[in-house]
Amino acid sequence: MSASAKKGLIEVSDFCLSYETLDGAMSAVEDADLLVRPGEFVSIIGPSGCGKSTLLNAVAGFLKPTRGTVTVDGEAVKGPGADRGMVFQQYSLFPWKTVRENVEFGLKMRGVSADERKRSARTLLGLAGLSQFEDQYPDRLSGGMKQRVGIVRALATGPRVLLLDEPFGALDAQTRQIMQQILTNLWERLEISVLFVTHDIDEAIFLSDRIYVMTARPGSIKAEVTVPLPRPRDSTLQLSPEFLGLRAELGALIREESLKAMGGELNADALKGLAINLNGANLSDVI
Ligand SMILES: Nc1ncnc2c1ncn2[C@@H]1O[C@H](COP(=O)(O)OP(=O)(O)OP(=O)(O)O)[C@@H](O)[C@H]1O
Repeated sequence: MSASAKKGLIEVSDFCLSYETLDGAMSAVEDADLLVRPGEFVSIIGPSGCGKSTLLNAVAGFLKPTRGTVTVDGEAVKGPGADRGMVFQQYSLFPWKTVRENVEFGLKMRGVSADERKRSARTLLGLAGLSQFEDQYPDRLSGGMKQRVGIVRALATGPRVLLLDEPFGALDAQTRQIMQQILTNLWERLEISVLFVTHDIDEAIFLSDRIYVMTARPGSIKAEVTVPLPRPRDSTLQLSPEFLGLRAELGALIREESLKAMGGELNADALKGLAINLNGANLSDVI
């Protein structure tokens, strides 16, 4: 397939979103601009509470911007739609449905015939290594398997864009790495765009073509970092000087914002104070 056949141009411009709280309007994201080109894999990282999920939920159509615009392939996002698949950290599978029924659900809602649903679900489950589990119920599956079902379910309706909010946050490191490979493989084959929210710098580098770093709340875009690492990527990449250089660069950007997010309680000087000289006394003697 040619590059022009790739789908899913996401454009977020001049984006502001405030939540109404008991203390009045609270600005979560301010003046954020973001672009995901068709077929691109882009991550958003930033300190806790900076508005990553808010931005992603607005692209998904669950939240409306207070100001600014969100478009997918030039069309304004007015609500959730089958052109955008969403994966949450919580697996949110229907426990009373089998794996295949979970995957088929969105297609059933859209009136797709039983045969066609089964064929699509089986193809996607195969790509995620879940063929043998299609008749199992979610409570019989490990966390990694549940999340694979979650991803496959989000892909079943043929979205142009896949949105993922900390999808591997609850998984152990080994499972996480395998999930990253599976996601990359699905993304490459389906040629859709991905917008991925994570706390994990290594995960963002491993997966992405580009990474947006957000400032502390109210979040805006602090930096945009291109990941020029060749694909296919495997775990040995994490030892390369290029990977380590990007990790250091992103780590410094996030650390600066995380300190700000702590509301001035901690800054670089205060952290030095943690190693304060007690003139040989024990800490317990002076407090
Ligand atoms: N429904 C809501 N009402 C009021 N405030 C909210 C609401 N949802 C989120 N917030 C606040 O908006 C800010 C941004 O939240 P958001 O969840 O988008 O951040 P985040 O970067 O995804 O956080 P985390 O990394 O901790 O998941 C936070 O301060 C959060 O407490």
